[in-house]
Amino acid sequence: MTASLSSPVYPLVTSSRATPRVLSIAGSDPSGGAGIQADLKSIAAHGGYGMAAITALTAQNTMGVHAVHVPPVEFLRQQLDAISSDIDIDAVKIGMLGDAAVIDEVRRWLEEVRPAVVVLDPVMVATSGDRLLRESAEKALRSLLPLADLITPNLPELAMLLGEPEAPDWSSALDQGKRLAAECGNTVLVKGGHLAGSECPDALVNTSGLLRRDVVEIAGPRVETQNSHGTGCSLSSALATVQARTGDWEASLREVKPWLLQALMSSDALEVGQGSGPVHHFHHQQGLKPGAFAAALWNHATPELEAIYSLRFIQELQSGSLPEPWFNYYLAQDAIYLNGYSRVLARAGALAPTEEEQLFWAKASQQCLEVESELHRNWLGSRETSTVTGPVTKSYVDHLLASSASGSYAVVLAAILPCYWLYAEVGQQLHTAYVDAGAPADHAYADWLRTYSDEDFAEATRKAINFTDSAAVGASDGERDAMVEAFVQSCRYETAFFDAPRLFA
Ligand SMILES: Nc1ncnc2c1ncn2[C@@H]1O[C@H](COP(=O)(O)OP(=O)(O)OP(=O)(O)O)[C@@H](O)[C@H]1O
Ligand SMILES: Cc1ncc(CO)c(N)n1
Repeated sequence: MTASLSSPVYPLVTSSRATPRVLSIAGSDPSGGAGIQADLKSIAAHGGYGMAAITALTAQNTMGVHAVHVPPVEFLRQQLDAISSDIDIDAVKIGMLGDAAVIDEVRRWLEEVRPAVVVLDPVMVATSGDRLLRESAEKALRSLLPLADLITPNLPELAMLLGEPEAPDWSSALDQGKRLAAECGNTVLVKGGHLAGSECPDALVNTSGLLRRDVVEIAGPRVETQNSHGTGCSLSSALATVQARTGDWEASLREVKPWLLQALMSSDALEVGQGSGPVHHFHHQQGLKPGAFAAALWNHATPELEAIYSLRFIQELQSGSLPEPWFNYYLAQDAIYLNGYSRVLARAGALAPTEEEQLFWAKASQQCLEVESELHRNWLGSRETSTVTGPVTKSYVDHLLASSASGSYAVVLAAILPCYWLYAEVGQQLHTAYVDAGAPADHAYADWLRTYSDEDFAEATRKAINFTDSAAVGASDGERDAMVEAFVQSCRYETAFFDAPRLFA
């Protein structure tokens, strides 16, 4: 077989849309956790443009279904035609259908329109146990299965579609999945939501070679929550959306399952209803609370602080027994470091989003140079020191300069912060210990320890923490990860800096 260059038989890149247009054909849940309401949230959460043709109206909440109203089927057809006569549909998700007349109408429409991706969630019974499909319609539903690319039954639905008893365990559920896939000629998602135990696996099953293997299982933990209202709806519409983008069921499930896990884990925060509540579709867009990011950074810093306190340099600086060449090395390297640090503070000023922050960093940059000159004037002039940049000083300054080259204000601040925060913390600790020991005047490093109690520096540190925290609130997930990385590296260099005299003096 030859393929012409202009129209490849097997295109290497499948056509995919950045914002897939996804239609949910399903029932309405006015409490917002299941049905079309869940579908639209789920589609939007995955970057799709959501549309909805309503098959049935339910009166339900998190406790149960009070009533079901199925409007005339002609009106459903009018909704479907209104959409397909105007809009290209990239994927369809089918949920609650109600009765056989609705199923027949949807089948006729599907046969005419032939959407590229069809996910069928064979909704029969709500989480609360109430029926959402007439028993007499079960046969009609079976006839719809071959028109779907993916079927997503839960364990009772899987059994019903096969006319078998419900699978007692996961391996028999997978066998049932294989039988249904073979029968319908499409892919079945076997869902572990109804299993007992601490695991909640899902598996894609296709026996015709479409997948990497006949059964592609994706493991997952079970979340201890009663908030599972609408998990099936949310999962199937998310899969339809992501599939329109990836064209790969396994990749789609690998993207959607961790999202659903987080949505279940964050469900308590919604505080919706007294029964089986909804999942949090937009958990990933929750804004950070003020102070939360700084607190998380501090958790990263605490092991480093412990390491600092256990260093010989710090213990002997505190007791006064520190060898003088070590102290001299430390001071000389500090002067070199401050010169580089000053440049990075100036860069923070250049990137600052407000004038207040710009001024703060510009002043900090200037003060840093003043401290550097003071070190030379008052401390280094009379001591024997080398002006060669040590390896830790070089690496630390290079790390700061690289962070500032990222161009992200948030990342620069995260890299800058440990020098304030850890130094303020260690300085406070050393000064307090010195004062507690009666501030002995014959302590070899008394003059130096006294410099550590500086309220202006403590105040500047508080401001630096707050600016970093605010920058994180407005940052993207990726930028926040880079902030943590930059902060953690700087913390490590702080420790290494105090330990450098032992190694290099
Ligand atoms: N407690 C849980 N912890 C983790 N994942 C879960 C939990 N409950 C359900 N899931 C996941 O949710 C999805 C839906 O599974 P489930 O078997 O509950 O479907 P369903 O019964 O059709 O859902 P619905 O509750 O909407 O009727 C699956 O991916 C399943 O693994
Ligand atoms: C409308 C509707 N569709 C599906 C379900 C299944 O969760 C539900 N409870 N309500």
